[in-house]
Amino acid sequence: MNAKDPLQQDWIAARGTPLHGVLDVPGDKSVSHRAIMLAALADGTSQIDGFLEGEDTRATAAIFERLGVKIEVPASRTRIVHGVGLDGLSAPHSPLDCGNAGTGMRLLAGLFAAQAFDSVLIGDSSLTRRPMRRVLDPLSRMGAKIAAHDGFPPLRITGGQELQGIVYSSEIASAQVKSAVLLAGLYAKGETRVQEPHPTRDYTERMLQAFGWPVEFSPGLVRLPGGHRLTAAHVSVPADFSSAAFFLVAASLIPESDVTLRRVGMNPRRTGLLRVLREMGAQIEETDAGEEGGEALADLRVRHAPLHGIEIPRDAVPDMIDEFPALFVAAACAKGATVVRGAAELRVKESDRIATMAAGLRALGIEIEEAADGATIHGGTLRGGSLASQGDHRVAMAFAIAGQLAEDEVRIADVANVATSFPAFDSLARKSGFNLRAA
Ligand SMILES: O=C(O)C1=C[C@@H](OP(=O)(O)O)[C@@H](O)[C@H](O)C1
Ligand SMILES: C=C(OP(=O)(O)O)C(=O)O
Repeated sequence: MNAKDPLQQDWIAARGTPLHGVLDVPGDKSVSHRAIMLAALADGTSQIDGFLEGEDTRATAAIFERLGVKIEVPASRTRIVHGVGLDGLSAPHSPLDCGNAGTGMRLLAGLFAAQAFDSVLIGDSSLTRRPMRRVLDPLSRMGAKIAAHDGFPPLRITGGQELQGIVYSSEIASAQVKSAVLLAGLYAKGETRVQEPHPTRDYTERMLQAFGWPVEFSPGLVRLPGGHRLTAAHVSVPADFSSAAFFLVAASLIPESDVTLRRVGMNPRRTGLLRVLREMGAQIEETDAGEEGGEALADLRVRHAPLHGIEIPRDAVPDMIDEFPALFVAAACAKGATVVRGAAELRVKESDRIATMAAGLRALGIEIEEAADGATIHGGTLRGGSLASQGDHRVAMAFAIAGQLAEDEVRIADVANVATSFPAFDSLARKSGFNLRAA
């Protein structure tokens, strides 16, 4: 039943040269998923520029093609989406494969809960272990009928339900939960309201507005009225801060490095790592700040600087939730201890990122104490070794950085999933000075 997992592929990472260059990292994953979804449901033809050519976002596009949406690819990173309107999707004849993408599955659960047809959402072995109750609970309160395996995928969605708007106070700070509820709210009677314990990325809200839906929002609060339509729009996807993050950390750590990352998305709900790295002593300059399609952008110039351990402010955690694998490597190379708490969500990502990072760093000689909601990482000297990424794209890329600083080669197992979010990471990393090769 589960979608196929990629074939095993390993990397060997070793000391390279100082990092240099002006780098373009690929388009934002969160924005790319949402752009396909809203464009598919809009009236008219939308263009998406800067689309992430990653496996996660391509899986979302392929699902809409299966449902009858015509999507043209005039050039790499561009999509022309012929929207079918809110009620124009056709019924699928077999399960819809979200691949490795939690974002894909959770947002689509909200969207498909409101369709006239039944659907089944499946994913790979990692996604099949991701908790879905967080979206199933609010969606069932709206009137959705979704069956799962004890709260885990596959999700069997029974269509034809009349949904009601709700007021939902989410216990976890999750943009995926918020977005699932809002996307169901597009079809619900009355107003849908979501309140968050800490504000999370607001791309769904911003993009709904860009597609003409009169949504009102402020940090931590969204009100979405029912009964409107989406109108085609032009979406410019910024470079993904989470992909840029690997170079921010690597160039900070590797002596004599000087790297500029171009046109990076600077949504404040994404840039927590910037704040934290600066507190640790990093030298990162924002130049050429601007805006495109309503999203803040900047070029980021990062130069090597010695880092010291800090206590990560709890209020920065949701703003850097995908950056912890890279942060753990920065902490391992910093002077003193770095303390992470309030980050229990890391345990339910593509892997248990606290356990996976702790095991890998220990294999490289770093002292690290795990807590239920974080870890204390003692900076030290990285030695070589072999470690598992558990098929987690961000863990694999974080350990590729560790290899640049270790005394001996680092072998990283199971890296094929890097293609889900950052397909050309290895070649861009090599171009900048990494020593990284397929094993
Ligand atoms: O909404 C999104 O696009 C995402 C939200 C975050 O997940 P949570 O909502 O589970 O925090 C993040 O980890 C994920 O990579 C992308
Ligand atoms: C958690 C992530 O993504 P998703 O939830 O979409 O699988 C990620 O990209 O780090």
